[in-house]
Amino acid sequence: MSNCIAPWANSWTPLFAASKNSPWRRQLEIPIAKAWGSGASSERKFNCTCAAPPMSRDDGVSSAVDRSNSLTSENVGVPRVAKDEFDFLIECRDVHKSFGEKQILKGVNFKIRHGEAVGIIGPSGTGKSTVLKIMAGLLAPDKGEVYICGKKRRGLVDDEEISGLRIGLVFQSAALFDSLTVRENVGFLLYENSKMPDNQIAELVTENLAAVGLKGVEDHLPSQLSGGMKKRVALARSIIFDNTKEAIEPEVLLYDEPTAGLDPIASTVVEDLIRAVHFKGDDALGKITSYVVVTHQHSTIRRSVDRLLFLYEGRIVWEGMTHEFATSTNPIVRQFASGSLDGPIRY
Ligand SMILES: Nc1ncnc2c1ncn2[C@@H]1O[C@H](COP(=O)(O)OP(=O)(O)OP(=O)(O)O)[C@@H](O)[C@H]1O
Repeated sequence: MSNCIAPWANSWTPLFAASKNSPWRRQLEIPIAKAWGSGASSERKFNCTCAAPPMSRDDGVSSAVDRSNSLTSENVGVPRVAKDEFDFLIECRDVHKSFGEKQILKGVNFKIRHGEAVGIIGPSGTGKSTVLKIMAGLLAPDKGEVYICGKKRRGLVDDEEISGLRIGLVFQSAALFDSLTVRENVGFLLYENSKMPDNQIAELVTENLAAVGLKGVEDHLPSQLSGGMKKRVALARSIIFDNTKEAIEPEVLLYDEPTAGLDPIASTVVEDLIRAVHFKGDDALGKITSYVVVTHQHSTIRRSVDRLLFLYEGRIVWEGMTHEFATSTNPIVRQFASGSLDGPIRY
């Protein structure tokens, strides 16, 4: 099972979820991703609790694509707020990935810091979803490293590979388990891994569904929901956590095109929910420390993220704050923002 996506994680978070002998897992016939070469210990806990404001990077790109891949935060004059490596929850360093002969990622570098709301944008097929899967530990890079709270990840994510940072992935399709009710889908992790009694989990599920604007759907099957409702159920599933635990680990949520296929108003609902579950104080709906959104939608870029990474031809060719995107002088960004057929991006 090494070096492949865990099919069972073709859903949201259960990346660290169901125990190996779980009847749920057997029932669902979900194979488990095996970590390879993992020296990681389940005892490992990292201190990831420092906070940092969003990082801004000026549009200092003179050529369309910086082939030397010099756009890393260390060398573009970004004010260095981070005090040490633990300021960064996730870091991709020189990540390469190919599928067969096709080289998709050719040296991707970026860091996600505590408290950040980051968007990954770029033309179709450039590898944005692949980057998310690598961050989540569902795919291993061919070359390069992924650091979680300053510690190098070895292999793929496995039940034993609990690092002290929870990483959830919300797939574009919502990817609910068809044969489970909404309640079972949303409470999946807690039914599997927590010591909470079922009635308490059911209450928590109802609370989390209400938080995303859904009421009375607990006994529905996913097939009885609209596309927008499914996305909201997936969101509820991604924000639910065991509130009986004394310490809540920080969580990074990765959203793959969360608003694709939604009408403009449904998109706004989801975009605002993504913001609302970001932990910014006691009034937050959820406890999401940082999040990363892959999107093509301008409204999602505007409403949901503060900082953008532009992926093109296998590398991050531009980084900046969301408000800098529209006024960027980078030819790639300008073409992408305007949707023009003229420019360095060729289809
Ligand atoms: N498991 C896989 N096996 C083979 N090829 C793959 C696999 N996953 C992705 N690819 C290929 O890698 C490339 C990048 O795919 P990816 O889904 O990461 O792009 P993307 O930027 O998210 O695209 P889009 O914006 O269209 O969703 C595509 O050409 C895709 O066909």
